[in-house]
Amino acid sequence: MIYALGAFDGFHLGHRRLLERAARRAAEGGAGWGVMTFEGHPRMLLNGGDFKMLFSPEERGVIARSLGVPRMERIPFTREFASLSPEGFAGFIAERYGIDGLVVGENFRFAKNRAGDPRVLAELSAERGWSLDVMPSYRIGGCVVSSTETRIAVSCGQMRRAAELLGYPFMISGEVSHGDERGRKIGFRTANIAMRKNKVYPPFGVYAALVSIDGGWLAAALNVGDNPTFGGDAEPRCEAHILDYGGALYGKTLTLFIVSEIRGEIKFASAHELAEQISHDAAECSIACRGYLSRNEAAMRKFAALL
Ligand SMILES: Cc1cc2nc3c(=O)[nH]c(=O)nc-3n(C[C@H](O)[C@H](O)[C@H](O)COP(=O)(O)O)c2cc1C
Ligand SMILES: Nc1ncnc2c1ncn2[C@@H]1O[C@H](COP(=O)(O)OP(=O)(O)OP(=O)(O)O)[C@@H](O)[C@H]1O
Repeated sequence: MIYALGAFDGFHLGHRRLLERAARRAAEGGAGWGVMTFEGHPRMLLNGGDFKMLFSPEERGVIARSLGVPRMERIPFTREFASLSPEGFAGFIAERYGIDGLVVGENFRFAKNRAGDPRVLAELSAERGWSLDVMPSYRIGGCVVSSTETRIAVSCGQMRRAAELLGYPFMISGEVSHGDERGRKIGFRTANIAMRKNKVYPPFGVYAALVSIDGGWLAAALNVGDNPTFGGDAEPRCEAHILDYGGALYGKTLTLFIVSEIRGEIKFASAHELAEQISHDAAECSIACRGYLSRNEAAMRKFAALL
């Protein structure tokens, strides 16, 4: 097996170069390929648990499948694993997986205190008869694409930038729960999704999002926030008003792909003013979603088939 190796929070465009190389190397040698990654981001353990990731394990699984990753090995990132030396790390993976070769990026670091780098990995791979491909850092406009850059873009509300780095829109998925049932009174029903403790979210505000329902894409106007117009004491959440949809969603898993940012969350003087603004938001979101879909139809079709 040829494995692309690393944390892979999100399979951004840089990671995708590794996947392509792993698939090609595997095809050349008649081997299979996959991703070797960790359960829990290394920084989650090393930062004392308050590290926020782009994607939950389930979301990452959907993204991997949409990209055609045939196999994903997840190594639990325990303290014991984190304290291995580079030689210990190689022994650990050699014992558990049938490795023919590895693919990493030039910035890959591993083992205790990040003592291992591609040069060390090349020596360890030679000893074990593994092939090793080290990919140059993929850049957009001079800037190295990374999960860190993507987390910064999302937490600053730069959703078009996040989509540019990822190669697909930032995704939020979760079970639809009951809200205060105020939405229907103001004329805009919303599907509410609770926020997770360990996930990065965009700042409170309104965003255009695509949602896949029954194999097709619908546009949604998504609000991330705590409803300041109604006191701001609601638990912060993601609530999507799905355009042209009247079906029941409670209890179902909804996946939202945020294609662009629209505005910040505002405390309106009345529910009427809020409702007027939401109808403008909905029109803007519809245009943004249709535009994104028309430019990225093939990639989004792969996601729709999995949701
Ligand atoms: C597109 C959209 C934009 C929204 N913008 C705001 C806003 O700027 N300020 C605000 O207080 N609430 C905003 N909301 C949230 C509404 O207050 C909320 O949907 C309504 O109170 C219904 O809540 P419920 O789901 O708990 O019934 C927005 C909701 C949507 C769908
Ligand atoms: N821009 C890139 N181009 C090529 N390879 C990359 C790029 N970014 C990461 N890689 C490689 O992909 C694998 C997974 O890396 P990792 O998930 O740590 O990426 P990252 O985006 O740098 O993450 P973070 O920003 O959280 O440190 C590693 O082998 C890494 O070297």
